[in-house]
Amino acid sequence: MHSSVGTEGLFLLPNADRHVFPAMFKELEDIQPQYNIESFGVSITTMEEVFLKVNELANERKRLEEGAEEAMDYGDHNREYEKLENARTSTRYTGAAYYWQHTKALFIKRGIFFLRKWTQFIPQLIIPVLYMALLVWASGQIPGPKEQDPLNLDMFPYAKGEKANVYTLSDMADPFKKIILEENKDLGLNAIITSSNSTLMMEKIVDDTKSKGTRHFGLHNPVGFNYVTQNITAFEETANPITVNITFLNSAFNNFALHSPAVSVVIADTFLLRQLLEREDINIHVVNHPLPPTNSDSLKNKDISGSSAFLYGYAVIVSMSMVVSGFSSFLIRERKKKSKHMQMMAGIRPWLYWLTTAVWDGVCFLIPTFLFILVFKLFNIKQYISRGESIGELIIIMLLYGWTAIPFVYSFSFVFDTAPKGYTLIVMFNIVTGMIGSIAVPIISQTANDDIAYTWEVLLSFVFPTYSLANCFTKLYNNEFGREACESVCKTSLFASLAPTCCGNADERIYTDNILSTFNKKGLAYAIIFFVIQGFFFWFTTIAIEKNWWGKVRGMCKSRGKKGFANNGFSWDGEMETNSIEDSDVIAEKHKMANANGSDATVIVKDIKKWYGNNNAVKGITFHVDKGDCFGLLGVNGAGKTSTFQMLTGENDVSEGDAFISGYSVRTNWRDAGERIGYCPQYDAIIKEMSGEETLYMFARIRGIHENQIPTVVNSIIDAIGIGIYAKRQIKTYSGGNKRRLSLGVALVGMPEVLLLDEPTSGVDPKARRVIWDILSKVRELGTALVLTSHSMEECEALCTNLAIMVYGKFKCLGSAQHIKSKYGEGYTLLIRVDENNAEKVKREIFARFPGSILKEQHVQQLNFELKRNHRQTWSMLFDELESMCEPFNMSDYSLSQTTLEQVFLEFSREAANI
Ligand SMILES: Nc1ncnc2c1ncn2[C@@H]1O[C@H](COP(=O)(O)OP(=O)(O)OP(=O)(O)O)[C@@H](O)[C@H]1O
Repeated sequence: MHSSVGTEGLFLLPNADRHVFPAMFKELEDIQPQYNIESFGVSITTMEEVFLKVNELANERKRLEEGAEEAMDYGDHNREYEKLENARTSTRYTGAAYYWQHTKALFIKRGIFFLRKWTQFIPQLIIPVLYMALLVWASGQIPGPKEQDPLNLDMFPYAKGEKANVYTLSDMADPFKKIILEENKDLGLNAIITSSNSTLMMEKIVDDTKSKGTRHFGLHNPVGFNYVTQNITAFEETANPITVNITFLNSAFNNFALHSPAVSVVIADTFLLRQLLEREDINIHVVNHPLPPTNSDSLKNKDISGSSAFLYGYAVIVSMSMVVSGFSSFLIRERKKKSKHMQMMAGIRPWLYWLTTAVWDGVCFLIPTFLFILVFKLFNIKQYISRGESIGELIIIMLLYGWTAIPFVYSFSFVFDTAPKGYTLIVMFNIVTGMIGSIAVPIISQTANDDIAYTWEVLLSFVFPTYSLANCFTKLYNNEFGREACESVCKTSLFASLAPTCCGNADERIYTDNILSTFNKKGLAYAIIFFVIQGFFFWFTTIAIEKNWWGKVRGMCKSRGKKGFANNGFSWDGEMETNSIEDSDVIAEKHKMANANGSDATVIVKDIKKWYGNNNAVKGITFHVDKGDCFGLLGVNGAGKTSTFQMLTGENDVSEGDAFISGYSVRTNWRDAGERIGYCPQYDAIIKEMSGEETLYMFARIRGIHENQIPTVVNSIIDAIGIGIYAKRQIKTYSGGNKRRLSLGVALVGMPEVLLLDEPTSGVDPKARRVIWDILSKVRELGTALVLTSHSMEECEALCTNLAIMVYGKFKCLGSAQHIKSKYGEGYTLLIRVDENNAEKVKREIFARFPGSILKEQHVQQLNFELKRNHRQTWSMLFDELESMCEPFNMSDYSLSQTTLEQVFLEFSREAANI
């Protein structure tokens, strides 16, 4: 006996004993009613089986030559399959411990990925910091305004081109000349223009002014001196007035000459000191320092602070965009690879998945955040780090940006199918939206006015978080710049009263003390509120997409519409429902399941339908699978197999009908249903940076298996699926066959009640395929209900107790493989080897003995006939006829087999194609 599947047994008959086949089949036909044998048939050993046999013999030799390790992969696994029993656990974590296991599994997964794929984090965590450092350094290289040299207050400016003059009385001329020339040695003093008394001197000045012109006179005649004697009347304590004669030294200056008052006073003071002290060596040197900045300096200064603030804003846009966009990569990969769905199916709750993701990404976000502050500290950007408050404000702004930008990236990540594309486009979106505002708002402010610019600033901050962040950085910088500049001004009470923009009240000042809570142009209160709102909004969006709320609402609306339409006898896509007569077994199954309770079988699928827009991919199929049975869904590409699976696994909504897994509806109680399913999807839904063992550990934790039992469970699965020597290697090094085995292993963790296998052996070599079949047979024996889809008839024959052929979303037939072959098989295939001389005679004889036969092919020595099926003709009669022809017609060899499942399948497909 070669194998047995459900109610079918497969026996290998030796070709050498072909002569006893008639008698053997006769006996079998005789005892058929007695032993309740429904049907039996004959097929020929396939080339694949021959290949496997040869391979097995070769490996036997290899095993002997190379030792045990390689043999593990190729050898017999029977003993190992027994260990699958250990993959089942009786107790599981519940409550908080269950969720803690999930949390642990999710964090370990992220940690492993981080360590193995650390290069991916360079553009996310390192380059942004280096970029920020480079721009901060560059901003420090912009030359600042230079302090002006002290300005000597002397006569030089007035002796340019034309020599200067000094007006004074004749008797004072010499001392003044001496003082002026001592102090200004190279001065080309033209003359001391003297006069004998003050009145005459004043007249001369007036005349000279008139003749030379006010401006010209003013630039070369800055100062003048004379004595004035006056009688001053004063009152003593007794109130008797006394008159005193006082001489004043008049120090005159020309107000066209800017420095003249100081120059005049200093010359006069020197004169008086020399007179009083009777010394000639006293000089007073006066300078003006510090000078107020020149207009060009003021402009330069404004540029510097403006361009630095812009540079930091720009740097933060690019750096932060790179940081947050990186969070999309892992999510896109995990979702697209279906690994996320597998984790959800195994028990991970969406809220926990997103919470752990956010915590992990949040911690990753903190790294560059604090490194940015370190960069500001290293390059001594005082505006950000000189006060504790400003560091605090900077941190609050960045954290709030994280709160907004991380869920924003999560929502956006659903749009993309590949991680590099997603990362690049999200980075670009963030940079472009950040830059648009940063460039546009200052332009609007210059071309229109500040109020319009502010309105745009608020609007753009509301829509684009990255612009808002850059704006916060710029404002924070300018605010601190203003505060610093004003600090020295306001120290002096004289200036304080003159500079309300620095020292006035909160409305007058150019800066604010509480930038985070100020609601006007100077503050960031709006930005803070927007960050909070945006954060909530993007979290809501993420959850809505995750839960497919929008799809559900649309689905509800559509299914209502479809039901109304379908009542008219038309399908939704406008086609008439085909009136092809349904197979009796399919109808019987529908009737049987119509009144079945959800828990009457392990899997019950009741008239389930799937619509993709107007495309009705699954048109109402019904079947059930009992414990320890295997149900196969056979169908060509696009028949609706995967759609059916996706509805059972919760990956896609059920449009109509329902399905029950161990009594739990996949429509209303998917979580409980999903936890009872082990799913092996069509594509390997695994994270290739993890090892096979790590992957199995992760799923064991997700299934809630007790920590101390996990090693036993995982090791037994590793042994059973035969990846022992690869278990600790990264999955990306695995061959296709080993990846499929691992996917199967993942589905087996905890030995769920139902195993859904979507083309479990696609792309696998014949040997690995047999290994997978063996595992599945063992799993079935252990009581798990299996549902599998396949393109391989052989696979279904080998594994399935029942199968259905699905065409365009409908079942064409249903039952065991032998039942379907017997019911739909049109005839037999007969291959005969003869020598060339007898070929014509044999042909004639076959046509005579088996009327209606067709010669399908003829090669040199081989004839290929299709014999028409005749219900009166039994297997024993057929073999009898053929055996009797062997000798007379010199037939060296022949083989007879019934119609294969493949032929039945092709017939259904052909029929469907002709509809
Ligand atoms: N997400 C989708 N949106 C729209 N149409 C879809 C979607 N998924 C599948 N379809 C369509 O539904 C039909 C059934 O597809 P499905 O993938 O279920 O078939 P299948 O039998 O599993 O094919 P295969 O063997 O190639 O996996 C096809 O016409 C397919 O184009």
